[in-house]
Amino acid sequence: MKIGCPKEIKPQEFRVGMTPNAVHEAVQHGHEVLIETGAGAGAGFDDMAYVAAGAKIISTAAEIFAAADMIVKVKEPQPAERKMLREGQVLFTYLHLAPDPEQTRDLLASGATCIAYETVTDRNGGLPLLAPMSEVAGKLAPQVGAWTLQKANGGRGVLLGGVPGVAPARVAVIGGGVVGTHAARVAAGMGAEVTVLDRSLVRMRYLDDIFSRDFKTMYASAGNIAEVIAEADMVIGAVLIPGAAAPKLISRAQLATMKPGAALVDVAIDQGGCFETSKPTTHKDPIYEVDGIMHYCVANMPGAVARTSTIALGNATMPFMLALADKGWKQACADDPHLLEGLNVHAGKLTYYAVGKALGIDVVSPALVIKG
Ligand SMILES: NC(=O)C1=CN([C@@H]2O[C@H](COP(=O)(O)OP(=O)(O)OC[C@H]3O[C@@H](n4cnc5c(N)ncnc54)[C@H](O)[C@@H]3O)[C@@H](O)[C@H]2O)C=CC1
Ligand SMILES: CC(=O)C(=O)O
Ligand SMILES: [Mg+2]
Repeated sequence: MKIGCPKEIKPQEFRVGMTPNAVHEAVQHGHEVLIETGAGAGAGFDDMAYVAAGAKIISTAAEIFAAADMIVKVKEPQPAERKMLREGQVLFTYLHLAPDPEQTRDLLASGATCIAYETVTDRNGGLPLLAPMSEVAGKLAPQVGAWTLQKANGGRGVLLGGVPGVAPARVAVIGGGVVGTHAARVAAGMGAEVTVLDRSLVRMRYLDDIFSRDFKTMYASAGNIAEVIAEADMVIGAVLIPGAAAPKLISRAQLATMKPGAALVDVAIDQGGCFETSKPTTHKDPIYEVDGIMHYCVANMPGAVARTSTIALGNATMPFMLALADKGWKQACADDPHLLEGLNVHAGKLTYYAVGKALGIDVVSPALVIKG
């Protein structure tokens, strides 16, 4: 199979879909890999590293999209990339379709087979292709939130860990999954007083067993959220219902109950955001203010640490990328129900229920699609 990896074109996105190690393995499996010139530069991989791994360097994305049987990327395809997709081609990348009707419409129109990293599952109920980027974004969240809290950035002017004689900041983390746990650990490590709110009692039992010395847990009822955010200097949004639009857990009216200059870091923004006032921002212009509350809502946070993130993502995607290339998407998905969970779009049909529900579009069962 011909596997194509174009340079990412989302603003300030420096990750790349394939590492030289991934290329090497794909070539060992008998595949041809086409890498756009400069695709890995932002992550510290130059063209020569890809050539040494066995790739062909191609000068434009258009040539890659025209030639490849499968496109491997990081971010959801941008409008110019969507125009280059075609029927029969496989797209393997993050999609986040539930909050994105335009992208969904274009992918359906393309006729391509689109497998979303963020909905591939594992046997423990986890999301193995989302987890590495959630680990990164979770660890970054208190760091960017601490920066947002600085006075010159519009924040409260509060130091996360306090100093002797001055109490530390209070951080609330809503959603105690991969993002939330990593965020809570780092915020606690920086000296903040941290509370994690979740709706899963099983998850909170686990967190309490392991981390009870570092942070508290609380059930994420509307009443508890209201109580905690009124006292918080920083709130990190980290909830997820896989594939679905994020539930809105803090309303605009509630901002008035918060401390002026408090920071909201909405990591869940790629699924539409879990605060009513969230809207996607970029690394270049990451924060904005609503009713005196600072918002940080960058939808590709791991792009800020592109090298770490590219390697971590590449480790996770490699076995799935190889299965898709070796067997073809249909057989690979038939053999692995967890990979089949990643199928969001095929030949003009939506195949993921939570996306269909969010966007009001009919869905065809993925199990039927692979039989057809
Ligand atoms: N902005 C960015 O750059 C990035 C964003 N993300 C996003 O971060 C979000 C979280 O991802 P993960 O931690 O991997 O998900 P996860 O599935 O590991 O954790 C989500 C947690 O949210 C909890 N939850 C669901 N509904 C809730 C509610 N109403 N109230 C409280 N808790 C609730 C679940 O019980 C679960 O523990 C996702 O939207 C993901 O796409 C991930 C990586 C990068
Ligand atoms: C998960 C995701 O959207 C990202 O890593 O950018
Ligand atoms: Mg994202």
